[in-house]
Amino acid sequence: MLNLENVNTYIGKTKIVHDASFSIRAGEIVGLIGPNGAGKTTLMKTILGLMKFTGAIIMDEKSVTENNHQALSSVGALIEHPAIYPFLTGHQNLELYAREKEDLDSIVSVLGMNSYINNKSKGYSLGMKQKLGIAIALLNHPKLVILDEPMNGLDIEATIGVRKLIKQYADQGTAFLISSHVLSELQKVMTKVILISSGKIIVNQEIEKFNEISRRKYKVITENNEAAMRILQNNSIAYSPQDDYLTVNSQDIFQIQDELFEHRIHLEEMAPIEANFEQIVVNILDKERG
Ligand SMILES: Nc1ncnc2c1ncn2[C@@H]1O[C@H](COP(=O)(O)OP(=O)(O)OP(=O)(O)O)[C@@H](O)[C@H]1O
Repeated sequence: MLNLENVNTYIGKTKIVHDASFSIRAGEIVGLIGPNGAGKTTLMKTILGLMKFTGAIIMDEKSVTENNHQALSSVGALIEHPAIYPFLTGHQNLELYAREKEDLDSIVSVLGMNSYINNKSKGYSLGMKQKLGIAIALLNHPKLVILDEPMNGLDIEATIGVRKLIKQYADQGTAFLISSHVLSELQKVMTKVILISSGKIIVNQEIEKFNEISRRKYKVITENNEAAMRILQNNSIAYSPQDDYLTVNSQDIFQIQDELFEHRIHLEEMAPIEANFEQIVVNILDKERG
């Protein structure tokens, strides 16, 4: 559905996005994560034809260019501040874009906007404006929805409502590209992760594959960890000593058991360490920065 091939984005003469290539298929929910200034917003704006870029962006077999946005007719987006007319009510703002009344009413209802949807939007709070922006992005059942930090300013109920809508739309085939710093929130919905750092995509993986990384380390406790470390060292097996245990790589666990057995050192515990999502992201970024 969406294909990026070797996309480079420039602001002035500075290259911000470096050689980005990836694709998004119908129904996928892609989490775009990365540190501040990594290039997430710039990448999203590039897909929307709002930046100077080289390479190819193809949406539904049509090319997106800076001057031709026709390919984007089935794309909804919320980037930075929602584009809202302050002297119109929320409902009137939505009516400007909506093709079906039922679609509009259902989004307003799931997002819990009924009590203020007929008030002028200039009086809306940050979260109310954000919800209106999300509602605009979701109108008319787009094929792709791009959301930059959608949960900004949303309360718990609204966050749950947005999550529900995202899943519901994805089940019906809408694809999502969502950036967020709230990883725990993204984790609840995303099916794929794209990790960007200094404008470069360093991870582009299905969420199941990505989660496997968390099971690549094992915790080992023996009756004599000092002696165990000497044995591992002598056999060139990688380990890292912690307070009262060692961490080792999962591919070495059988060799480690054999060596310890041979040297008559009893194993007290050997179990996979479940790293959390945040920790994995931090580790990958640390490694990338050398
Ligand atoms: N208008 C601009 N002029 C010059 N440089 C810019 C401009 N907008 C963004 N940049 C630079 O582009 C880089 C990427 O910025 P971008 O806003 O895309 O990052 P981001 O990943 O969305 O960050 P954040 O998580 O903080 O929102 C940064 O180094 C930023 O300084």
